[in-house]
Amino acid sequence: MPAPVSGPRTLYDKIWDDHVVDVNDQGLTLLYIDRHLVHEVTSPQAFEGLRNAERAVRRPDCTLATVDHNVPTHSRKNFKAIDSFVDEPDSRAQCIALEDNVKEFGLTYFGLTDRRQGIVHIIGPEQGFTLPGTTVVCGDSHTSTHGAFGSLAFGIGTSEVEHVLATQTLLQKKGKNMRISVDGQLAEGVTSKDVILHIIGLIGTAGGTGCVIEYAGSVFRGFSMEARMSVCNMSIEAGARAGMVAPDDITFAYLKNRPLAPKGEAWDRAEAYWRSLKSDEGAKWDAEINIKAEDIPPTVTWGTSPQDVAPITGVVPDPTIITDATKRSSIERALSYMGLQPGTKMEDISLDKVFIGSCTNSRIEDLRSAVRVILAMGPDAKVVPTVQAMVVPGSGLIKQQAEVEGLDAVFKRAGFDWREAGCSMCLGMNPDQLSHGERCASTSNRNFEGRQGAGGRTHLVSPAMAAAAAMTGKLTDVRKLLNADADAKIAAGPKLKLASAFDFLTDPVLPAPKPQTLSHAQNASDSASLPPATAPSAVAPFVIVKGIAAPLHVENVDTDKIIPKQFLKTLKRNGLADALFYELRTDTKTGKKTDFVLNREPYTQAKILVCTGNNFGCGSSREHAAWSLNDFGIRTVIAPSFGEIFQNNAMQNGMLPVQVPVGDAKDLASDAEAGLELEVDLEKMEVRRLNGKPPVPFMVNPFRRHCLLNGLDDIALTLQKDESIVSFEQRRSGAWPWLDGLGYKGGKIPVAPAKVSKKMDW
Ligand SMILES: CC(C)[C@H](C(=O)O)[C@@H](O)C(=O)O
Ligand code: SF4
Repeated sequence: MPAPVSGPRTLYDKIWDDHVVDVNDQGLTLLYIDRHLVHEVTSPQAFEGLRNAERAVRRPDCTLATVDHNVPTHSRKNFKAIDSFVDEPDSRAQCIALEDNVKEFGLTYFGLTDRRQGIVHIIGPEQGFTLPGTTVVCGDSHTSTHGAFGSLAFGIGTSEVEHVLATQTLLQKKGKNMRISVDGQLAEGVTSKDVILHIIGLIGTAGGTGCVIEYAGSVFRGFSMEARMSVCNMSIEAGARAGMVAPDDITFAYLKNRPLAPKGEAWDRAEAYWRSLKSDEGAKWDAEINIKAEDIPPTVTWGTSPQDVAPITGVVPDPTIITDATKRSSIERALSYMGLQPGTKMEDISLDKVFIGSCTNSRIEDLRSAVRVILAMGPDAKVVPTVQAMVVPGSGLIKQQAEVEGLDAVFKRAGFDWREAGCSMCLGMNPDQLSHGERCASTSNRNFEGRQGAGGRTHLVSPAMAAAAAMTGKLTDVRKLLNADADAKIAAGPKLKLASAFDFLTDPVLPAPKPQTLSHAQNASDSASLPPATAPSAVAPFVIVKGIAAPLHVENVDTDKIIPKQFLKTLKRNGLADALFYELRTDTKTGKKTDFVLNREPYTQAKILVCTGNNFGCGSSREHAAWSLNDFGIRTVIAPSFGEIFQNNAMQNGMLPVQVPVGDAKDLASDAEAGLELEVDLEKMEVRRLNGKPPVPFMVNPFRRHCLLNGLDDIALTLQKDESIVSFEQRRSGAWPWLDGLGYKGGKIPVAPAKVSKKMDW
């Protein structure tokens, strides 16, 4: 059992220690969760689980829900109900399911008639729901965003969403401490987005695996909250589940007077506590990276992983100089998908679309920085005719603020499409998508294959670089546009009014509504109603799995690749076998099956997947990745390393991720290639081979092993700790009373009819 850190502690150590409800003998901690954000994609199956077990939501006052991924971003002028507004049936069903669930379980919800609706990671901070020193979770990998406030914030899968709804806790293993410091002076035109892209390029998408990153140094200390959020947001792209910045005066100024931030005497108490939230001098770091600000150029991506970065002044890389075969073939595949030739100058890459939006870059400062670039090009500058450009503010409130400031007018006059809040083209679960072969400069966070639409090609950029790209039609070094004449041109442009976010944060804060169903209104902490620890679980025990193993030689297999976005719209946990690796198994142009390994005999019968590349299951928190592997018949994946959320999701579904050294993975993959069966034995913790070679040993956390061997249900086990949870809650109410009992009320959103000059068809 890990002892609490004694002596100097990091910020992560402190927040962790402050939230321990219980530690089991096998080293897993039951961690209390202060804030739970919910959206429509990863919650339906969790609510269904609660319903089936007749469980309530334990802390509706600590839970906030919104719709964002599926919502169309066209005008809501004629909005009456989701039913008639969302055309696509599966998207509609998911939005309606959330609306039904929030009523049934009595949760606060920002729907499409509420001007506070927006991307889940925008609205939490905006309302002051996200606070320093808290633990924050959401069924979404970019929950790392909230770490900008000095909170411990991380993404979880749907089973864990259910766990938090039912118990307000999570069973967690403590991660490592990593510090990334950036010191010095950033050059003009270099923004927080360039900083985080540069960091990911340096450490790779697996660089932060198993770690919580603290961002330190003068650059982050000088950043606004918006900029810190953009950085922490992409910690997941660096492999870390969470990133954080110590709270300071900038944090407190952002939060003070937000609707859900503490007020009066509670604020003073809170601030005094928050000021203690910094890493102590002499605290131990498991990994440290130091970067000079002056070394960071405006940075863009060329490939299909966020680590595929180049300075805007650079060229597309040449794979032939890479010696490692798996890495070389990953680059070759990326270049062929992106339709790029080695040696092409980044600035020579022409675009079809530009997207300014997403939880990384759709805040007021992002919009202001894009507008600055447009104005720097003079009064008549327009988006080039061959490019379609869209701006999607992160929330209704940001949209309103931008309109008062006059930013929308600049965008519209230049030819940008000005939309309503939502995830939009960040992942194309809604109508905003790239068509096959279209190339986009995007301020979002993922450039995976098919991310913005099947066959679409994404280059990740900052908002300023996106604006520059829209105006020139190519990836462009924004520094050329922010030249000596820029300030004069900006000054001569329309008078922009700088507004304060506080002018728009005026909606009343009321308690969360009462649940509609009687059984859900029961006190969730009533221990008389607890099921026994051995309550039958939907999960089958995992003891030994023997069978065909399919080899896969790919690095960074992200969950978008395992199951693309269009299959996330289900309300069920099954029926996803055909969706597994859909875009690798199906020619998206002809609809025919490809020769991908899982389409070939004998691998159509595979029970085991052996991946030789690192970081299997990185990226999104979609539990659908585990469900689709399971539905296909694959019960265990062997790989050198895993994305953490995927690893948890797999085990929640009775599947076993087996971590072995690269050499062993390669050896086992050669058995698989020869068509030899493998035998994965969890009891003995070894992979047995049929070719007479010795078995390959592996390690699994003893608690997880016990649960898998016995098919135990985490929630039932946690509910047995109810006394500890109740006593933690009593201590919490005493120490941090501002975390209890807040709520909200929805209202009508005043929507200005959007007139666009160009007919946009996304
Ligand atoms: C839908 C959700 C599971 C997913 C995530 O976890 O990140 C999405 O937000 C994404 O960006 O891919
Ligand atoms: S990454 Fe994109 S899809 Fe995921 S929450 Fe953020 S905006 Fe939405």
